[in-house]
Amino acid sequence: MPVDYFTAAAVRAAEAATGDLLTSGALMQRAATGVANVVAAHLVSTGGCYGRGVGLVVGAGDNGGDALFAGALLARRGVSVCAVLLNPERAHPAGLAALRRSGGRVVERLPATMDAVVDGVVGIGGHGPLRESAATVFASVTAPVFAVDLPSGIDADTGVVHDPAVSADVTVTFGVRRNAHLLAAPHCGRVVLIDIGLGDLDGADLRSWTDDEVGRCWPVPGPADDKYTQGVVGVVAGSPRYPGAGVLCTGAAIHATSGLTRYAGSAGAQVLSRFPEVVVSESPQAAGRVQAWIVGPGFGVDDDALARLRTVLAADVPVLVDADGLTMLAAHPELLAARTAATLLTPHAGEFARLAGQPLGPDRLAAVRDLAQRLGVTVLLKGRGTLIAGPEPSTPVIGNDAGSSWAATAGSGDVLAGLAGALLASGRSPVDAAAMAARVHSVAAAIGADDAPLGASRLLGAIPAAITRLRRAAGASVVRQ
Ligand SMILES: NC(=O)C1=CN([C@@H]2O[C@H](COP(=O)(O)OP(=O)(O)OC[C@H]3O[C@@H](n4cnc5c(N)ncnc54)[C@H](OP(=O)(O)O)[C@@H]3O)[C@@H](O)[C@H]2O)[C@@H](O)CC1
Ligand SMILES: Nc1ncnc2c1ncn2[C@@H]1O[C@H](COP(=O)(O)OP(=O)(O)O)[C@@H](O)[C@H]1O
Ligand SMILES: [K+]
Repeated sequence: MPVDYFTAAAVRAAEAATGDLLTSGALMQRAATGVANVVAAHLVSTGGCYGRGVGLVVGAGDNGGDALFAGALLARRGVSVCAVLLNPERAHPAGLAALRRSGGRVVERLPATMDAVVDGVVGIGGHGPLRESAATVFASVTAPVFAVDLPSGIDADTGVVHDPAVSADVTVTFGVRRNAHLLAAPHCGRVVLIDIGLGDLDGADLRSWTDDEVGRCWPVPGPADDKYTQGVVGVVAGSPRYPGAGVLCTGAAIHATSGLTRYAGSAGAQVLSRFPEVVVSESPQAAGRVQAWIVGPGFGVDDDALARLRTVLAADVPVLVDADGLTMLAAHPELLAARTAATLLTPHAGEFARLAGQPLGPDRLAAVRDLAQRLGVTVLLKGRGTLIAGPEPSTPVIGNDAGSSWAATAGSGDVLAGLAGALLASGRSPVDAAAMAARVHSVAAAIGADDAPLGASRLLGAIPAAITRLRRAAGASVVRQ
């Protein structure tokens, strides 16, 4: 099952639909119990609850209410709980009373040594950066931070991380995940989802694939397959100045799927010396049949490159356009008009700005969705968080948080293009191919890096191990060929 993410409005509607559960305060009690249990588990795993110090930073809304009730539960377990009220007159009255009854204290500032700090400043009702009074409290916090619902200062729907904002070690959320948990994943830490009885929700805004789904869908040859039946991919990449892009892109395509990979361009000798199994030609016209093209990495933007881009986009097979191909496409959007098969564009932020005609801006989710709909194509926006939008407005955007930033290295985009293009040739839809490629790319980066910086060549070399890991996550039964 994919993991779904929702907007604050969808969360509020789901909460309202529970009726009595909301109005009786039962939802808040469940949420607070979840927060208390997660903090207590941390205390237990680091020496126990009794006598340990937990600080609450409490805002003016129900997010602060969650923190206060959670503090009351912790105080009853022998934890020394103190709360800074950012807006004392508006602190949740019942929550504050519960904290006081349990022996928790209200303080002006948190003690210097704490075992955990609970961020109950704002949740889905927040807007803009952390205000100064809250920022001052967090500036001196060194203990692990447990955010209630969302790290405060992060927008629930767009994941925009305002400055200042809380950076959490753990985020405890309720019912369903919010968009920000994926879009601002590096600031949320480990996200724990507490069931408060909202049930299953439809209409996700954002979705991510799990490792086992990627592994289950990964194409592998079956008994009746030969080198042609699995989808032949053609790579039109590299130039005399950047031959390496052709090598990396072709290498990733070879490692992604079995079958046959063609290379058409000026770096044929370099490609062959590294990968003798590739079928090389000078141009796409001379390449022979393919089921998908990859065009653009390290390609140049001269007339010859434009002519090749034109040829490839005129073909009636899926095409992935990357890098210099995108720069040329931005100047010649009419090349998309006559497309009959699917198109996948894979821009980084700069290429995205060229295609969109304006800078990416902070709301990456809205931007990628708008561009995909406007151009009628699938767009994969690169970065630590990859976002993939198809042209239909009704489908959720697919997101992938890389989990680390090791892939921020030259040439790693060429590798991504090779992966996604090979999957396109295998018959995966552009959205699925992009989602699967993004995940295997980030797993390969983690494996290849092994806690030290890596270059794109090592990323490429780690692709088989990454695919193995994802397929094993799917279980042995699907590994049958
Ligand atoms: N509904 C339910 O059933 C359940 C809800 N639950 C919980 O309730 C949370 C939502 O509560 P909520 O609606 O009260 O909003 P909330 O996030 O506390 O913030 C609003 C307050 O913050 C303030 N404020 C805004 N921005 C700010 C900033 N940058 N910096 C500082 N302050 C800022 C703003 O004040 P103002 O702008 O008016 O000064 C306003 O008063 C939700 O995230 C979950 O934790 C759970 O118990 C599960 C059941
Ligand atoms: N901070 C980051 N963390 C993880 N992955 C990243 C990060 N920045 C970029 N990436 C990934 O690395 C690749 C970079 O692609 P690109 O910018 O086209 O590089 P190049 O043109 O050098 O190949 C993309 O797959 C992108 O998603
Ligand atoms: K919070």
